[in-house]
Amino acid sequence: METTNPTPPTCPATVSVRRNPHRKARPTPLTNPLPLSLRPSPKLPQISSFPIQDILSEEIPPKPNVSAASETPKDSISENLRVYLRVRPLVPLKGSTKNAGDQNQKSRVKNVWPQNPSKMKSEKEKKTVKKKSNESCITVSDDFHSVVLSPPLSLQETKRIKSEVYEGFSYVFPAESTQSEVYEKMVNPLVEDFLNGKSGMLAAVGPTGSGKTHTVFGSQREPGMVPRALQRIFKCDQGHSSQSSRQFYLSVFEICAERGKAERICDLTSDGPDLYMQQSTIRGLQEVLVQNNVEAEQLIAGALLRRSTAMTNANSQSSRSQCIINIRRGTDKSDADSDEQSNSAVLSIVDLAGAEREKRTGNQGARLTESNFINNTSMVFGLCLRLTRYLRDYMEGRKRMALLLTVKPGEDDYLDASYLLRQASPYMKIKFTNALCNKRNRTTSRPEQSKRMKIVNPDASVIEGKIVGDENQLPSEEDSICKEDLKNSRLLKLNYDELQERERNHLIMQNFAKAIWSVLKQQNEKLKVAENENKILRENLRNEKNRCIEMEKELNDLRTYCSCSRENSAASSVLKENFECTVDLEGHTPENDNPLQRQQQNIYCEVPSPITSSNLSELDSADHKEEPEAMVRHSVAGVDSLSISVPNYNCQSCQIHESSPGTGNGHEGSLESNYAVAEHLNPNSDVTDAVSASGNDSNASIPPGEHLLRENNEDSLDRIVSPKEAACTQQPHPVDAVCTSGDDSTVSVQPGEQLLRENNEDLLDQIVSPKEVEHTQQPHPVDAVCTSGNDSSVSVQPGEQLLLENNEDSLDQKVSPKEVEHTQQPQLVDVPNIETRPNASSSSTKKEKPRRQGNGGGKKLPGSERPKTQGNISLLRILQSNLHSLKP
Ligand SMILES: Nc1ncnc2c1ncn2[C@@H]1O[C@H](COP(=O)(O)OP(=O)(O)OP(=O)(O)O)[C@@H](O)[C@H]1O
Repeated sequence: METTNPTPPTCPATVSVRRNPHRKARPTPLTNPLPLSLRPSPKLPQISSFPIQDILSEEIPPKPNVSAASETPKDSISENLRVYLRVRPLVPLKGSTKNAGDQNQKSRVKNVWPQNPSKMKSEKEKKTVKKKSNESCITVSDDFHSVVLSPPLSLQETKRIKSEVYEGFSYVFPAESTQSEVYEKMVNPLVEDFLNGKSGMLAAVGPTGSGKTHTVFGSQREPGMVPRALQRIFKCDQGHSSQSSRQFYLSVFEICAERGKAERICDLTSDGPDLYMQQSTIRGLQEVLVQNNVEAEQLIAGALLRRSTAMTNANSQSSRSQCIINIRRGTDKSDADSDEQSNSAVLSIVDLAGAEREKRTGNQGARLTESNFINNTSMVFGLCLRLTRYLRDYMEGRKRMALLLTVKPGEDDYLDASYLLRQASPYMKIKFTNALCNKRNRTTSRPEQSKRMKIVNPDASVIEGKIVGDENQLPSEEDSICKEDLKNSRLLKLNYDELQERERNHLIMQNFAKAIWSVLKQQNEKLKVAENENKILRENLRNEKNRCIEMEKELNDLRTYCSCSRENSAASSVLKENFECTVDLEGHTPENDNPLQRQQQNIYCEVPSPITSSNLSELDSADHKEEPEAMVRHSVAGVDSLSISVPNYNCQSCQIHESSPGTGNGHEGSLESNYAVAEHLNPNSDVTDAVSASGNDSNASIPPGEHLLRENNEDSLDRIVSPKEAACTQQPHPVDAVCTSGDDSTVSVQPGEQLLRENNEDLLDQIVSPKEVEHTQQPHPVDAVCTSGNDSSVSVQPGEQLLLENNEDSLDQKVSPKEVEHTQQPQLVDVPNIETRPNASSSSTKKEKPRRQGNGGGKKLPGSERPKTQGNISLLRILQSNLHSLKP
C-alpha cells in the first residue's frame, strides 16, 4: 500500500529484533546475563552471623497481596503478564459456512508450492480425520481462566496420556466467542493506554491454522483487532479539539526466512528494498502518516497482500512470516501541550507465524525451511518473553503487553495444543511492574529494574498425571528445541524454588532472631537490676563485717575487763576469807568520829602485788597523777613489802606494811598465813590487841573489819569504811606495831574490803576497811607481836574502801574504823620497822603528821560541805567501773 503522506517522516528506530539464531545453535537464555535474582545461589548474601543490629533496625516488610494485585492491576505494584487463550471453533462441518481462509483457498492455491503430497490422502483417511475432529480435546473452565486438555482415546491407550489442566490465563475465549468480545477484553485496554501515551503490544502465538491471522486482522465480515483498534484510535482523535495536534504513523513489516539467509526483513507498506538490522534497530522502515482509520485500513490491506503466505496441509493460507504492525502516536511540533512520552507511544500488534509439525504439514523444501524458521522464531519469542532484554520495557511495566494464544480444539490438534500450552505456561507466571511507571522510572538503574522482574513457577500445573508428549510425532529439530526449552524452564524453576526457600528461611530466621533479641534485652535489664542489688548487698555485708569486727573488739575488751574483774573479785574474796577479824562499825556514830573524811584525806595504800597489782595499775598511775594526797601503790614482783598508811584525823598516821610473799620464808602466795591475827575492836573499847602465833610461821594479823551501810530510798549513801585491824586514834598518837622475827620482821596491815551494794538502785558503794589494823581511841601504843621462827611478821591489813558514786558527783563516805582505837588526843602512830621500801609518800607521811581538820569536832557535815579530794573520787570511779564490768 502506498503511503499517502507526501513527506514521510524519517523512520525512527523503534523496533528491535534479535537476530535469528542458527538453526542448530543452542538457545541462548542461559548465555544471556541473568537478573541478579535469578542467578544461582552461591553468591547470594548469606546470614553469616547473628545480625542483631540489622535485625533490630530493619523491619520486615509485609508480603504483598498477590491476589489483590491481580484484581486491581492499576493500583498494584506488580502483575502477571496477561495471557489470553482463544479456542478456534472446530473445523466447520460440511455445509457450514466456510471461513475466509477456506474461501480464499482456491484463490491462493497458486501461492502454495510445492503441492503437499500429504494432501493426496485417501478418502478413507479424510473421513477418519473428519470424524475425529468432531470431538474437542479442550474444555474451557467456567471461570474462563483455565482449560483442561484431554488427549484422544488413541493416545490414552497407547501413550497412557492423561488429561492436563492449564490455568492462570487472564481470560479464555471459547470457540463461540466473537471478535468484538476479544477486542473488548484483550485489546481495548492496550488501546486506551496507548491513547493515554503508554506503549503496548499484542502478540498472537499458536500453531498454524489456529486463528491468529483471523483474530488479528479478521475478515471483512468479522474485523479483527487491528481494524477495531484503528477505529477506536481515530474515533477518539476525531473528538479531540485540535485534530492536527495528533498524528498517527503506521508501519508494517515482516520477518521471514529466505533460502541461504537466516532471515529477511521486508517493509510491507511499500515495495522498497529489504530492511536491515543495525544494532538491534531496523533501518529503512517507513512510517506512513495516517489521518483516519480508512487510510490505515487501506494501508494494512496492502501490507497483507505483500505478506508471504502459502498453502499448507494445515492452512490454505498459512502465514510464512512474522508480521508486525506499529501504530505510533505523533504530535505536531507546534503543539506545546504534547510531551515526549506521548510522541513515543507505540501500539504494536504482532501476528506470528504458527508453529508447524513437519509430519502433519508435510512441508518439504522451501516450506520446510520456512517451517523451521517459524518454529525457531516462535521459540525465540517465547524465550524473549521470559529472559531477553529486548522486551524489558514490557516486562518492567513501562509498556503494556498482552499475549494471545490460539489453539485448535480438534483431537488431531491435541499435540499442537499441548505443546503450545506447555510452552506458554511460563508466560502466565511472568510478573512485571505495573502501570505507574513513567519516564521517570527510566532513570532507575538497571540492576534495580531487573530485581523487579520475577519469574515464578515456570512449570505448568498438572493435576492428572505427568505430562508425556508424543515425541515421536514431533519433528526432530522441533523436538530438540522443545527439550532445550523444557530444560531451561526446569532450571529456572529450580532456581526459583531455591530462592523462595532461601527467602522464606531468611524471614523465619529474622523473626526468630528478633524474638530472641527482645528476650535478651529483657534479661539484660533484669541482670542490671540484679547487679545493682548485689552491689548494695555487698556493701551492706561489708558494713556488717566491720560492725562485727568492732563488736568483737568490744567483746574482747569486755572479756579482758571481765577477766581482770574476776581476778579482782577472786582476790577480794580471798581477802575476805582471810580476814578473820571484822570490825563492825555500825555502832560507831558519825558524831563520834568521821573517819571517812579523815581517810579520804590521807590514804596511803599499798596493795599487795599478787592480789591487785594487775587491775590496779591504772589506779596507781591515776592516783599518782591526780591524787597527791592519796597515793596507791602496788608492789611489783620483787617488792618486799607493801605499806599502807591510812592517816586520818584520829589516827595521825596509819602505815600498813605487808611482807612480800616472795620474801617471806615459807609464806609464798599465802595471805592466809599472814592474816592470822584479827582483832575486832568494839567501838566502845579502847584498845583491842590480837595476837596470834603459830609454830614457826606465825603471823600477827588483824583481819579487816567490814562495814556495810546501805541506805535505801535515798540517793545519798554514806559509807563508812573503817580500817580493820588498824590502830586509829582520834588524837594523833603514835601507833607502834612491833614485829619481831629472826632476820626480818615486818608489821603488815592487811587491807580490808567492804562491798556495799545497793538494791533497786544503781548506787553501790563499797567501803573497804582496812584489816588487821590497830585502832586506838586513846593515844596509846598498839603492839602487835608476831613471833615465829625465823620469819615472823605482824601484818596489818589495810582496809579497802570502794566508794561508788551514783548519779552524783558528791559522795559522802563515812569510814568507821573497825577494831580501831579512838584516841581523844591525837597521837602519833609509830611503825618503826614497817617501812622496807623508802617512799616519798611514806616518808612524807612520817614527816607530815596527819592533822585533824577542823570540821566541828567530828561532826558529820552535809554532803555538799564535806570535803572530798580528787584522788578519792578518781579511785572510786575506777573501782566503780570495775564493778560494772563484773555485772552480767
Ligand atoms: N474464531 C474463528 N472463527 C471462524 N473461523 C476461524 C476462526 N479462527 C480461524 N478461523 C479460520 O481458520 C482458518 C485459519 O485461520 P488463520 O489463517 O487465522 O490461522 P493462522 O493461525 O493464522 O495460521 P497460520 O499460522 O498458518 O497463518 C481461516 O480460514 C480462518 O478463517
